[in-house]
Amino acid sequence: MTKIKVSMGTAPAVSGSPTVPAIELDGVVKEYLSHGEVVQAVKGVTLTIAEGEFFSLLGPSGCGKTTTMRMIAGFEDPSRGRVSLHGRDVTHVPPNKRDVNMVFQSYALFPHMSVWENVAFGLRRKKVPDSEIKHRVGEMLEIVDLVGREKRRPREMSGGQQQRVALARALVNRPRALLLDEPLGALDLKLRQAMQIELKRIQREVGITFVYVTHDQSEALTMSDRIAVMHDGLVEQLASPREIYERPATAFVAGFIGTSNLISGTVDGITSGFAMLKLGEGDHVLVEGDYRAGDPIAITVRPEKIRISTEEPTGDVSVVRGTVSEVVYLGLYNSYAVRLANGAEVTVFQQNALDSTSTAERGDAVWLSWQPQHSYAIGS
Ligand SMILES: Nc1ncnc2c1ncn2[C@@H]1O[C@H](COP(=O)(O)OP(=O)(O)OP(=O)(O)O)[C@@H](O)[C@H]1O
Repeated sequence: MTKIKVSMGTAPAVSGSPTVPAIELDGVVKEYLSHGEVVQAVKGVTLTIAEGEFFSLLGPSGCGKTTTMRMIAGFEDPSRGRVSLHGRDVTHVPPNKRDVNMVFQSYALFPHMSVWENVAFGLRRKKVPDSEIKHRVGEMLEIVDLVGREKRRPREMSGGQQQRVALARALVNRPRALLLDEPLGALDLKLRQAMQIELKRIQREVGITFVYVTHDQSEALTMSDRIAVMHDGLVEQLASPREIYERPATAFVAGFIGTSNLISGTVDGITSGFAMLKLGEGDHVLVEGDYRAGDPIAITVRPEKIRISTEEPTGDVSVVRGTVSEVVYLGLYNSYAVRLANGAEVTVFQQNALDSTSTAERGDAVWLSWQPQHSYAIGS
């Protein structure tokens, strides 16, 4: 496919500066009055999104991500706090004066219009000259890979193609930021995964800020430069996908993103510079950090970081004994459930590599071990 670079409009000098963030939320709160009671959908969100960033708001249903997005777009007025776009306070500026466009899960294409007409619609309304419309629509259709399908009607296209038309229609206006609310929600898994890669490519090509709302963690991990994980109207963690996955800041984030094991207790002592947590006779979990004996501690460890073996491991590793309560074959890897002496269950993923020699079976007594740096201490 041909790659072309498009310029998405010229910005005023001041907001074109790379130091001015694309989007800033400062202590934003949204309250609704519902049956005589005040509901706080968003309880105080402060965050900054850089120009050209692919930024996701991720969280379970009802956590406030759509409300946050609608305040960025201008469809909702914050009850308190401030929204700035490219250095300009837009808290009370209507959506059509905000230089952002929004793409929804329902593509809202005009059914009686061709692909070309759907994409050109906004430009025609703005009375953009025909020659420029031709150029810009052509350019956009190339970016979303729909060249040759200009004459089709939406109903003659797949869900993924329709979503690409919706994207082209939003991008052709050259907004400085694009807001996407679960845009792939209506697609089946395979198409969704293909579109995730497409969306990321398109965003890279047009180089504008994307703010993406999703409840799907793998979607957010795949595409985002940074993710804000929301829970109950607040941002629990804001970091890169890797950081959020590898170093979840709270138990909620650890539980929401992927599979995680949560182990808690009190520090029993310090050994080789690590805090040591004893779960049972002969067990010890090593944690990096500045702790003292008696400190309460909770850590998470990802299933793929744990080794399972029927022999006692050696070296400066966390070691925990247990009994295999379940083995699930998942093709690429096996998932083991291992019950510890204290009753807790730990999940372990072990890759089915060619040289995999693990033969642990249900009922086997096993050793679990992992490197100290894979134990992450978390808040509550
Ligand atoms: N207009 C409204 N009136 C009253 N309550 C509302 C209104 N809009 C949203 N809420 C409430 O605010 C909370 C956050 O809603 P929001 O739609 O932002 O969540 P969400 O994370 O986007 O969820 P979903 O993924 O289900 O869309 C929810 O508890 C919701 O019921």
